[in-house]
Amino acid sequence: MSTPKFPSPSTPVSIEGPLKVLLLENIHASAEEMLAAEGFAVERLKGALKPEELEERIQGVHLLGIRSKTNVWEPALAKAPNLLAVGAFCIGTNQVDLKSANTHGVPVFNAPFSNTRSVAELVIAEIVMLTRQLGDRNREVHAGQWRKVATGSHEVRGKTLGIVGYGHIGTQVGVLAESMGMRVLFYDVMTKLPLGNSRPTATLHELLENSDFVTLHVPATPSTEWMIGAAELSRMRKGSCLINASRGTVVDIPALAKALQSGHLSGAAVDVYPTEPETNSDGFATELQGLSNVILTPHIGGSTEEAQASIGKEVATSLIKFVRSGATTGAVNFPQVETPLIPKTHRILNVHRNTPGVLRDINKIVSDLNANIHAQVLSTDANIGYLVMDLDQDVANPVCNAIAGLTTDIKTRIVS
Ligand SMILES: NC(=O)c1ccc[n+]([C@@H]2O[C@H](COP(=O)([O-])OP(=O)(O)OC[C@H]3O[C@@H](n4cnc5c(N)ncnc54)[C@H](O)[C@@H]3O)[C@@H](O)[C@H]2O)c1
Ligand SMILES: O=C(O)[C@H](O)COP(=O)(O)O
Repeated sequence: MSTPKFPSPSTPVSIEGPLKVLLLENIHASAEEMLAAEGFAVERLKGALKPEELEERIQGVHLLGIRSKTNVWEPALAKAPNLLAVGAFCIGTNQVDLKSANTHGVPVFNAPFSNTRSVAELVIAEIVMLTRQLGDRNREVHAGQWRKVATGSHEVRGKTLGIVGYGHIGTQVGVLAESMGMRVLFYDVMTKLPLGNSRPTATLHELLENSDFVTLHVPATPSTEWMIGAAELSRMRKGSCLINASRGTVVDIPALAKALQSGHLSGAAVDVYPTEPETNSDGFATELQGLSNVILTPHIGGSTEEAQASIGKEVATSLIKFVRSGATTGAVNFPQVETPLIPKTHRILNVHRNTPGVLRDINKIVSDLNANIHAQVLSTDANIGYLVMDLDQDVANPVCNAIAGLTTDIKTRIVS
């Protein structure tokens, strides 16, 4: 395992004037409204930023909001000593170097369910579209061509849907599919409660061999990278269809194109790609373009007004709670602490290297300054400790400055 990279601060986080918030990728206005109502200075940009642009723009930013396109890696984090938190206004957090964010003392919050239903509904629509070849018929009639055919078109009732990744989205898809009379199989690396009449398969291959439609709902991780390649596609039933609204790294696109061209698969719906444009004005190319019965969408699985408004509020709420009280509940890369603010106390938040003796050093600082600790909560993970400490007397500034001077310090700030 690589040695974690820690920053070496000697001063507390600098917050002069209103907190600076940078929201990228057209994050819903609901987030801007909530953050601005807190008195924060919010800048909202439409597109994603390339890594080098982010390194430039992140300097001085306290809260960064992104969606799935902005990569937040170590070089950007290293240039943002005042960054308090990152809000991923989506489900996936694979675009953030979570370990680096952790060792820089930056919690990353996401919205784990706000667009779940939107993705599930898109997948259900695509199952019907693929089995009725609606994309092709629609294109033909628009072009003045009347091709009334039944061959290759089927009802979904009684067909088998195989769900790979039976988490939030996968289970929703399964419930909706059963309501249309489909049989549901699922494959997951974790043991999951089967909803309705769905059944788990022991292996991925068992699922692929027994499904008329296969839909992917796994996260982007090393275990899912290219998990559907030529070998897996060849195990799928002849004439079956593949749907990928998970991440572009899960499916080998050239292999999928071959399986479609050979007629082994009768159709596919793809929402996510290994490389996606950063803005709506950039061009896009994939080997799948022009193939019959292939639905291509521009990563819109979670793009409904309902989902985006709800994500905006959910992630903005997490960011505000973290700023105001230090609550890290729901952060995907951080020790979890949430403790109510106590009136007339002064709260210090400290992230430090998880080595023995840090709490002793911090408590010595407090005691040397004759301060009284009203409450102290520490939570740790392999690399860092996160300490929330409420002091009785107004000695927060000198305590905070002294803690930031410890060699083990990563990030320290006063909340109230
Ligand atoms: N297209 C879109 O717009 C869109 C929208 C939302 C989410 N997503 C993607 O969908 C993914 C799934 O979302 P979710 O909310 O259902 O996540 P989730 O964490 O609730 O479910 C993921 C499931 O995959 C399983 N899994 C992990 N690795 C696996 C493997 N190697 N083989 C089989 N199963 C495995 C997990 O155990 C879990 O049950 C997200 O990570 C995101 O990348 C895409
Ligand atoms: O992870 C997600 O929630 C989806 O991929 C949606 O990403 P987006 O917010 O960039 O549309």
